[in-house]
Amino acid sequence: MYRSYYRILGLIGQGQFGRVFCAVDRQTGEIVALKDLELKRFPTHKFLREISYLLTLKHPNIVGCTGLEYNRTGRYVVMDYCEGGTLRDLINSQEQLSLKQKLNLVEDILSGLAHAHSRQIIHCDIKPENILLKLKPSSWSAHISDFGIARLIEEINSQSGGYTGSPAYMAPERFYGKHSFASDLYAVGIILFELLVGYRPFSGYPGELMTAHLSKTVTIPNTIPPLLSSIIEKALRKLPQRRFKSTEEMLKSVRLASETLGFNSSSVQLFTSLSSVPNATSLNIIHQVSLPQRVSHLAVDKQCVYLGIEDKLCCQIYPDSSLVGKPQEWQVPLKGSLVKLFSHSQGCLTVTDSPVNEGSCISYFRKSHDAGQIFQQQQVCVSRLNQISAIAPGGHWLAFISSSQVLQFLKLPNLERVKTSINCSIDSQLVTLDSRHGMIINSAEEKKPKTQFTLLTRRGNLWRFFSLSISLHSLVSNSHLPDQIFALEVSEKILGILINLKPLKVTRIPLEIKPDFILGQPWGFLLASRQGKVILLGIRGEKLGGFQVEEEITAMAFYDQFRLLMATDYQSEKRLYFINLEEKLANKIYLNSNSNTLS
Ligand SMILES: Nc1ncnc2c1ncn2[C@@H]1O[C@H](COP(=O)(O)OP(=O)(O)OP(=O)(O)O)[C@@H](O)[C@H]1O
Repeated sequence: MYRSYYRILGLIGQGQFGRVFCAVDRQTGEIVALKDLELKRFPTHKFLREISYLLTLKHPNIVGCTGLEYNRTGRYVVMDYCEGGTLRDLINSQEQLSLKQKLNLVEDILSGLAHAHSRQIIHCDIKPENILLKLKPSSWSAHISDFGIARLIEEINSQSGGYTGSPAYMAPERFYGKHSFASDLYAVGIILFELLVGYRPFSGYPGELMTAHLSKTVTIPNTIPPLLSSIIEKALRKLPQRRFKSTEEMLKSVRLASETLGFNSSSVQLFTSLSSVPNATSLNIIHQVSLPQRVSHLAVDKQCVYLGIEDKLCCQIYPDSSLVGKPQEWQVPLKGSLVKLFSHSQGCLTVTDSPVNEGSCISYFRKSHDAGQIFQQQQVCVSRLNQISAIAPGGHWLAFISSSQVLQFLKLPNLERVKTSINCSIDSQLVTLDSRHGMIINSAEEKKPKTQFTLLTRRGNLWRFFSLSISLHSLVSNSHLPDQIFALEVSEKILGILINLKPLKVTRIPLEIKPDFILGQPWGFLLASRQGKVILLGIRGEKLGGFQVEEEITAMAFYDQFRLLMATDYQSEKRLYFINLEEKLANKIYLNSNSNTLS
C-alpha cells in the first residue's frame, strides 16, 4: 500500500454511511474532504460505478468529487472542501443574513439542481444538512452535497423497500416511494420557507409530517412579500405536476424576486435571530489604581506586570500572581517609542522605533527577584519592522518581517539571529500557533479577494497550507487553543471570522464594534474597541456577554483565565483596572477537551 497523498487534519463528521475527514494534499497544500464509504455497505462494483458518474457531475454549486484515494486506512472519495459547514449550521448560528443573501443561497441550490436535472439526476434528499457552504466576500455560496451518495443509498434502500429521505423536506409523492424533479423543488420550497420565516411549515414526528405534507395547507405568514410567498406556494403544491414546470423556471422566479426585493431588504420584515448587543451591566472590579501617565501597552507574566508608558517601561512585581497587595516598582527608559510589548518567562521584550534612524530595536529585559529590579540584557537593532510576532509566547523564538521583506528569526532570550532566506511581502501578517509553528498570512483584495495561509516551522520551513476567498486583516491566534485564529473581514460591515484549523471550519460573526484589541483565552476571545465596548466570544464564536466602560481603553492583558488588566484614559484621569470576568462567563463557557477544566 502506498503512502497517502493526503494528511488528515481532523474528523469533520460521521454520516450514516461513513466518516468525513478534512485533509490536506501533501503536494499542493490544497484542503479536501475525504469521505470514507464503508466497504460492507458499498461493494466495490457499486462504488466504482457511482464514482464514475459523480466525477462527471461538475458544477460550481455541486460539491465536486475530484478522485479516489485508496490507502492503508481505507477507501475514500476525494471532494472539494466546504469550509463554512452546512446551511443547517448557518440557520442555527447568530449570523443574520439579509434577504438578498438568503435568496442568493436558494439561487445557488437551484443552479446546482438545474445542472443535475439536465442530466436526469434527482437528488432525493435536499435539506439544509446536505447544502455545504464556502466563503465568499461578506457572504456564503451554497453547494449541494451527497449527490451520488444519495442516489446510491436510495438504490440500496429501495431494494429493502420503504422510502428514504428526511420527512421534514419530503414531497407528498415521496411517501409513496415516487419521485421526480419536482420532488427536489418541493424540498427547496421548504428551505426557502425556513430561511425566510425562521421555522419549517410542518413539524412533528415522521407520521405527523407525512400527514401534513399529504393533506395540510401551508400557511405563509403575511410578513413575507407576495413575490416570495407565491414562489413558496407554487413549490409546495401537493401535486408534482402543479409545481414549477422546471428547475430553471423556479430559478428565474427566485432571481426576479431577488432583483426586485433584495436591494431594499430593510423594508421587508423578516425573521431575525436574537439581538446580540452586549449589555452594559456592572463589572466585577477587584481593584483599581490611578496611573501617572497613559499606558499604551500591557503585558503580564505571573506576578509581574509590565506597563509601556510613552518611552518608558515600568515593571511592577506583586507579592504573588493574584496581583493583590503593594507591588515593587521600577522604570527603565526605552530607546524610541514602544510599538510592541511581550512578556517572557524571565522578563519581557520590547520593540521600539528609533527616533534617529529608520530602524527598530528589539530589547530583552530580564527581571531579577533577588536584586529586586529589571535590567536590559540584550538589544538588537534591525531595519524598521513591519510585522512582528512572538513564536511561542514566553518561549524560544521571535519571528518578524523587516522592511527588506525578509522573514527573520531571533532566538530568545539572547536575541541571536538565525539565518533564513524567506522572502515575504511587506503586507504579510504573522501569527503564532504553538512553540514550533507560526503562519504567514497574505491577503489580497485586487480583482478577487483572497487570503493565503502558509505554515511556518521554527526552522524556517514554509508549507503552503490553504487559502480563503475573502480578504482578512488583524489576525490573532489563541495561544491557549493553537488551532484557532480570529480575524476581521475587510467589508462594509464589521465581520469577525473565526478559523478552526483542524479540521478547517470558518464561522462568520457579525460584530457591533470594530475591535482594536483581540485577546485569546481558553474560553474564547475578548474583543474591545478603544471607545470602551467589550464583547466576549466563546470558542465557537457564540456571544458570551460583554460590557461597556465610559473611559477610552488604551491597553489590555489577561493575568489568568478570567482576570483582566485594563488601562484607561478619561479626561486626563488614567487608571488601571483589575477585573474579574468569571461571573460574566459563568455557565456560558464551553471548553474543548484539550483545555484546562474550570473549577
Ligand atoms: N465536502 C465537504 N466539505 C466539508 N464538510 C463536509 C463535506 N462533505 C461532508 N461534510 C461534513 O461531514 C459531515 C458528515 O457528512 P455526511 O455527508 O457523511 O453525512 P450527513 O450528511 O451528516 O448525514 P447522512 O449520512 O445522513 O447524509 C457533515 O457535517 C457534513 O457537513
